[in-house]
Amino acid sequence: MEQTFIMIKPDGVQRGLVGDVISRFEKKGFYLKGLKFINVDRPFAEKHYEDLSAKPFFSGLVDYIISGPVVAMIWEGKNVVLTGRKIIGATNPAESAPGTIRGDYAIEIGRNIIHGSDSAESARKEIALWFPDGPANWQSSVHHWIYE
Ligand SMILES: Nc1ncnc2c1ncn2[C@@H]1O[C@H](COP(=O)(O)OP(=O)(O)OP(=O)(O)O)[C@@H](O)[C@H]1O
Repeated sequence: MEQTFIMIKPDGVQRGLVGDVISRFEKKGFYLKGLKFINVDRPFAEKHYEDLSAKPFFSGLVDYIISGPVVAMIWEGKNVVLTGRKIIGATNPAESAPGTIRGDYAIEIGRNIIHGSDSAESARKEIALWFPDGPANWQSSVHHWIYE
């Protein structure tokens, strides 16, 4: 089944939103397949955001991501990449719909609480970077109550 990489950024951790974010993905029916609470260093954050290295906000973005611990996760389920992005909401919280994580809890684009892979290919790359040992191996016992 499809997997995505989700990261609660330092502001989400500082503001006590870890439980809420995890709860939203769990209640939807997605399966947690990896979880780490870690501080990343500058080279690692630069690697994660390498596609944005030419952007004017790149160094501020890297400073933000290394400013405190983050929660890195692998979530699994049908269409989890796209649906995960919908649960998270638009990149700029000013445009995120109420009911989404950013729409409910964030105001500024540079403090938007959470990251989610934007495609299945990015998800594979990001999971390989953050979880070199791969996902946890377990199967949910309620699978048939979620999927036909
Ligand atoms: N104009 C900007 N000013 C400051 N920070 C920005 C700006 N645009 C994007 N960012 C930051 O860079 C991150 C990555 O930008 P990107 O365009 O990849 O958006 P995204 O895919 O929605 O976000 P993420 O990759 O964090 O899920 C954003 O989540 C945000 O934290």
